[in-house]
Amino acid sequence: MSVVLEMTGVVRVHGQGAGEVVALAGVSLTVREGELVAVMGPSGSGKSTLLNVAGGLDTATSGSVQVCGREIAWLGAAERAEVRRQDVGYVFQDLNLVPALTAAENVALPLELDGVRAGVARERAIAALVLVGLESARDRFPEDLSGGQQQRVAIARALVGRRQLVLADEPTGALDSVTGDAVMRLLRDRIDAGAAGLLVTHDARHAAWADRTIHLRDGRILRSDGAGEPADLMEADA
Ligand SMILES: Nc1ncnc2c1ncn2[C@@H]1O[C@H](COP(=O)(O)OP(=O)(O)OP(=O)(O)O)[C@@H](O)[C@H]1O
Repeated sequence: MSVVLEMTGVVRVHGQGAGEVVALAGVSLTVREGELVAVMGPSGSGKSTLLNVAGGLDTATSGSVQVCGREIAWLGAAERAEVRRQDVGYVFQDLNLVPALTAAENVALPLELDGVRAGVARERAIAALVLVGLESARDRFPEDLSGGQQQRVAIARALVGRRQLVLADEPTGALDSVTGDAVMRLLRDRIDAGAAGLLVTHDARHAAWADRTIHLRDGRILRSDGAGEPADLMEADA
């Protein structure tokens, strides 16, 4: 299975001087096609920073981050944005749906930004909405959808196209357990179809959908459970 995400010795320091915070203190992690890795750890341990750096929304202070074989740390802002759009799908805590766009338009947006013609983008967006069981809501605006429906629109947007890397930060949020399980099923299906994923969660039941779990503490991987990947190292202790 090919490697989709390869992080090596990644350090991320926020702020400067007295206000400096080391959010990631040397994280190495390999995620392959077909693999979903759960990321757990207390508040402030670096989970969101890990996701943001993995997906090129934030840059590492040092270390290497490769997505589909491309070193994103070395890319300029425009090329990094291209990798984000083409290869990375995100599902965040705050769903970031655009209120003025319908469900289908929200899902089509990353494709259109990437130059896919509007008609084709809409077709693919609707196909993704069918997958999440929301075809009938395609022309509705976010404010007319329930929380669970909005979550599924966000998932459809993350999974549309051929994204190789799916990054999910508490994707089930405040959903009831039935809807939450449906969202996890969708994520798992997408991974099984050949993507790689990182899933930040506080919920051990959701982590159970992953192939392995890494535990972060103070910006380091404390331990990795499940089908062990020897490359998930604690840099400081290695
Ligand atoms: N933009 C920023 N500027 C300064 N410090 C930051 C910034 N982003 C994160 N931090 C700090 O980096 C550390 C790691 O934060 P991060 O959000 O990655 O943790 P987390 O594990 O996702 O926490 P939570 O579970 O509460 O979301 C924290 O100490 C946080 O305060």
